[in-house]
Amino acid sequence: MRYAQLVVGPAGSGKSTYCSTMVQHAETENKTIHVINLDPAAEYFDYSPIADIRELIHLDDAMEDDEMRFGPNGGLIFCMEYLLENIPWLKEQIGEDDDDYILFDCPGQIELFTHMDTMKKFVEFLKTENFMICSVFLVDSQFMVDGAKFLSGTMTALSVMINLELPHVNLLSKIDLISKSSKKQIESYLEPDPHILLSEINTGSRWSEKYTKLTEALGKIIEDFSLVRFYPLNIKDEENVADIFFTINNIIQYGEDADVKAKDIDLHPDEDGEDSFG
Ligand SMILES: Nc1nc2c(ncn2[C@@H]2O[C@H](COP(=O)(O)OP(=O)(O)OP(=O)(O)O)[C@@H](O)[C@H]2O)c(=O)[nH]1
Ligand SMILES: [Mg+2]
Repeated sequence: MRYAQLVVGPAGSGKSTYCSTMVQHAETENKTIHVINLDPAAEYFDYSPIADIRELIHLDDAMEDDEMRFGPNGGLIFCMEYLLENIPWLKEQIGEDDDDYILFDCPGQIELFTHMDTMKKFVEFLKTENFMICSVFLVDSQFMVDGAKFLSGTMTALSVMINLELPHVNLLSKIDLISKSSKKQIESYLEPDPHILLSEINTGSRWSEKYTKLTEALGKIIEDFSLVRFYPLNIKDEENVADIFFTINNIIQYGEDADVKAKDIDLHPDEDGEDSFG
């Protein structure tokens, strides 16, 4: 088995920073994780990737092509499709080592994940390569400080989750930038109670009166999919980073083999394991 996190989220939500943070944190636990950059327009990140889509195709290649005449958005989608067509390239970069753990730093164009099937095909490829995968969806907590925005962010998270059909973790990034009072507000959203959200949104304006039913229906969806839960991510809080790493590792069953192996070593062969339940 191999292990992967598909790190997704809107532009600027902190995906690349999250990848660097995880690599550094894993080192403190004596674990090695790798990062692959899948963003053909990436300008800056401070990890050293083991593979980089820009070596295969750069966004500028797609945009500068006289025949195709792509803008940045169409260009990016073209690049991702180009990657799929050239999957042997990636396969070679990834290699075949068992137990490898790779973070895929994805582009921030969210429609690639909410309704297009490009990334879904990519996920299928990873599955055939024996990867246990978790999608990690980041949203900037600064954009989640009122009910309406939270509802919108939640719907995006839900779309990604349903489209990718993967075990899924939502993170509220950049918590270190949030003021104390906003932090309280955000805490009430971490395991969102749709009724509280709705009462917040439904107060006052004529617009909200008109759309009460719609908002209620959305709230019901969120409740029914009680899977929508957010974890705060504070990259400056080592304990918080460790918790998130641990949670995701449990989901993809990383480290479980190691535990089993450790237990298999019988330290007291004479006692015949009788103490196990003592
Ligand atoms: N204070 C703080 N800044 C952060 C955090 N995460 C990201 N940033 C900053 O936010 C900006 C965007 O972060 P990136 O990690 O590049 O975000 P991204 O999602 O990879 O962005 P794109 O690849 O452009 O979609 C950078 O200036 C980061 O330094 C965080 O947890 N705390
Ligand atoms: Mg990035």
